[in-house]
Amino acid sequence: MQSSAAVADAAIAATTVTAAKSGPFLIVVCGGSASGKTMFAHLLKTRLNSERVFILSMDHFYRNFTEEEKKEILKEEFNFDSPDALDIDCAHDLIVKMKSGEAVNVPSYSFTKHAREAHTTLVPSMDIIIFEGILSLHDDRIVDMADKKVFVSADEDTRLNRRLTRDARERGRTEESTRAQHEKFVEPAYRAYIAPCANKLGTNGLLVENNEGQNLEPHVESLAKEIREEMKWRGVSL
Ligand SMILES: Nc1ncnc2c1ncn2[C@@H]1O[C@H](COP(=O)(O)OP(=O)(O)O)[C@@H](O)[C@H]1O
Ligand SMILES: O=c1ccn([C@@H]2O[C@H](COP(=O)(O)O)[C@@H](O)[C@H]2O)c(=O)[nH]1
Repeated sequence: MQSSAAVADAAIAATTVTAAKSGPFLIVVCGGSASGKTMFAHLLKTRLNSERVFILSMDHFYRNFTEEEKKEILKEEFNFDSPDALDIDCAHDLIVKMKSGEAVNVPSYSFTKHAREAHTTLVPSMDIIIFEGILSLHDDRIVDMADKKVFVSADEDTRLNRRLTRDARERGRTEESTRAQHEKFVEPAYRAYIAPCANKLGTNGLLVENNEGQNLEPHVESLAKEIREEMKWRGVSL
């Protein structure tokens, strides 16, 4: 039979786990540019079918660039794939607030102007936050806050081909400039900073292969089921 002290310790431990697991559920989705992170995040939001799911894109956290950096951007000599290009502290602080149930103002970034927009978006308290970005698992403070970590993996050719199409259509880029940027900055940064983040998934993380012809839906479906069960346990029905 357990002593009353052991029973009390177990009760305290259970309370601590509950407290740590309460609050909004944070899913962090990492992977190379054009691997399919945004697509994965939107499919998951659709599958969860709740107004209280918010996709927080790391793309909104590019820094304000200095005059010198703006000159480099114009010459296409700026490295947007280095962790230094992003205000990761700002992303971290915002996620801390969202995890504690606060409303936040999310910054906005323009890919065509390569600059922060003047406006921010007010986001109310959410039940589920999906944080997606090339370096979303780079900062260990964010890794530690994640309830679920996902790495979307695609081979280099697939990522480049998807990016060529997307950046021409949505980001005003030419094929030549996208190819040059890929070779000089995107792929080296993928190898140096992004691919190693797959090692941070841990036992409960999800590695999703998303090459040509592969389907994200089965992964999304099983993850949505897992999240629903977890949220039910937290007293939130989706
Ligand atoms: N499995 C897939 N099959 C076909 N196209 C895909 C697939 N996954 C992603 N894409 C397309 O590739 C492009 C890049 O995907 P996206 O989700 O925007 O990448 P990321 O957010 O990782 O940069 C988009 O046009 C998207 O529709
Ligand atoms: O002004 C900019 C800012 C970023 N980029 C590129 O964007 C990708 C990251 O976004 P994904 O949506 O994950 O593709 C990164 O590889 C940067 O190179 C840019 O070209 N211009």
